[in-house]
Amino acid sequence: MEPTTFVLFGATGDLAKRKIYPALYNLFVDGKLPQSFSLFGLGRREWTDESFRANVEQSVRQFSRREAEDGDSLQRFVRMFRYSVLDIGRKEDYASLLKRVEEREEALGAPPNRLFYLSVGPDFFETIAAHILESGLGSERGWKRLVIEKPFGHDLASARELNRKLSQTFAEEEIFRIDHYLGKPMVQKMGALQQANPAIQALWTNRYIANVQITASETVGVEERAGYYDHVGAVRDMFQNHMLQLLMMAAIHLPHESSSEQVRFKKKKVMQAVVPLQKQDVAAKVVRGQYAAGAISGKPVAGYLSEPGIAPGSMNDTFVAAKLEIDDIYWRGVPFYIRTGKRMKEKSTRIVVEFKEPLQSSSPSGEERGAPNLLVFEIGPKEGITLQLNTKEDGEFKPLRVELHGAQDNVPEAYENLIHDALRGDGTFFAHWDEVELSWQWVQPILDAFADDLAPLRPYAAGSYGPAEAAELLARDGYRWWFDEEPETISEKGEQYAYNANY
Ligand SMILES: NC(=O)C1=CN([C@@H]2O[C@H](COP(=O)(O)OP(=O)(O)OC[C@H]3O[C@@H](n4cnc5c(N)ncnc54)[C@H](OP(=O)(O)O)[C@@H]3O)[C@@H](O)[C@H]2O)C=CC1
Ligand SMILES: O=C1O[C@H](COP(=O)(O)O)[C@@H](O)[C@H](O)[C@H]1O
Repeated sequence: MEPTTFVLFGATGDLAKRKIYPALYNLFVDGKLPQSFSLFGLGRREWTDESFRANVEQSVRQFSRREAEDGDSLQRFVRMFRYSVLDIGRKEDYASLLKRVEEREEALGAPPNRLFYLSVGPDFFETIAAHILESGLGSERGWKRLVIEKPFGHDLASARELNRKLSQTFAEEEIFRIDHYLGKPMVQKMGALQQANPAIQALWTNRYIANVQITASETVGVEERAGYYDHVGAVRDMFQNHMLQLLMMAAIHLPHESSSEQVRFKKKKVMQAVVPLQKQDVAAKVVRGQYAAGAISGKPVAGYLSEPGIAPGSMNDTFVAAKLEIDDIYWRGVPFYIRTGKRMKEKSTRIVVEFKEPLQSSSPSGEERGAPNLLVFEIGPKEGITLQLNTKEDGEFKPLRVELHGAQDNVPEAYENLIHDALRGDGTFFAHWDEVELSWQWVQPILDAFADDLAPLRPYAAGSYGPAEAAELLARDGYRWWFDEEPETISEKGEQYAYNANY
């Protein structure tokens, strides 16, 4: 890997502490950092190199998946770290930083390859990019890359404006937009599973698949993030980015040996084929929810409106479910159902692919029918792939669950995968501008409809699977959310499968 100077804005912040330093340490231990590597941490706090290193050490000890009992490796690791006081708005701080960075590169005999990681609020992105350009930190004698955190914009217009401004300093290939869901090991495996397995490829169409269900449910509530979350809600916080990225990764058809460019192109094709939603149809296709008081794991928890820092009478969405359709040759007629919410019954991110039921036609009575085949990708917190088949015992169909891939110990975390990719300049698992823009375009009518109160806000009890209307979204089409312990009320048109999966 090429020599790299890692310039970290927001080095004193929460994300750096909990995710970035532990990820870098794990890469270091695995020999996945460049041979010549330096990190400059930046913030307004008057830290020194020494106090910064002590903080990094502490964060590694607390949050790394590897035990840092080997004091020597931790010492070698933190020696690569330096700290500079920098106020984002102060021009002269960039000049001082450049001087220190150049001195270090000269001492190491390293070219000016610089990775700028913006672990700061989005309001700063534009100012930092402009200062990088103006100060000469983005030297033309080496490469430069920009890694940025979500959120990328607040709506379609602001995302476009931000992109326009960033692109004055960085080309699209130099921008690495983090969506940590794309760094999750199971999400990365999904593409490979399809690419390398003709059997899966052959099944990956509307000929065999009945529907796809994508869930990211959380048990946590708004926690200490009211100031951020009450202005954002589930659509912006999770749906526009993580959930639509999961949709793209599930629906993509990749040729064997796909390049980063091909992945990007194919994801864009998926998003372009998603049937646009009209503002007036939002109420019919999208469920907007907000948690009320309830219980999680037997413990009572407050409703959203009683959480500290939430505006009285807030109409913010803490849950969203939607039905999407992809109008292309592969997926025409296959609904994709997506839901995400806070304070739900369980913490689980999974994709369930439900196959059509060939046995149904040979058994009109329905009595002898088996359950549909399901291919389940457990993305987190536990990881796994299972296939549900039917078998017959004593004349009765019985579900047979085959584990194709079980959870592995000590797998790299999302941030490790993503930082490693950014250091190598591999943009495959980052959110590209086309996708981000198309995603905002798709959700914009939802934001508009919510703002105009065109979709009712449905309360749901904390500790449940969300509003009953989310179950009805599927029931109307004759489906149900798989693996919800107690199926929500299924409408008259819907059918309830006799089989209740024993997960
Ligand atoms: N924390 C998390 O789990 C996640 C965070 N993110 C995103 O990551 C980014 C950082 O979040 P997080 O670490 O939680 O935020 P924090 O509030 O914990 O940290 C903010 C950082 O920004 C620095 N900062 C703020 N203002 C200035 C300034 N004027 N000049 C220089 N530095 C400044 C602070 O340094 P100092 O105070 O020393 O000036 C601090 O290091 C945000 O965009 C957030 O949305 C995304 C996903 C998850
Ligand atoms: O980006 C975010 O993700 C987390 C959920 O991430 P996960 O890896 O634990 O599934 C969510 O809690 C947070 O609100 C959101 O900003």
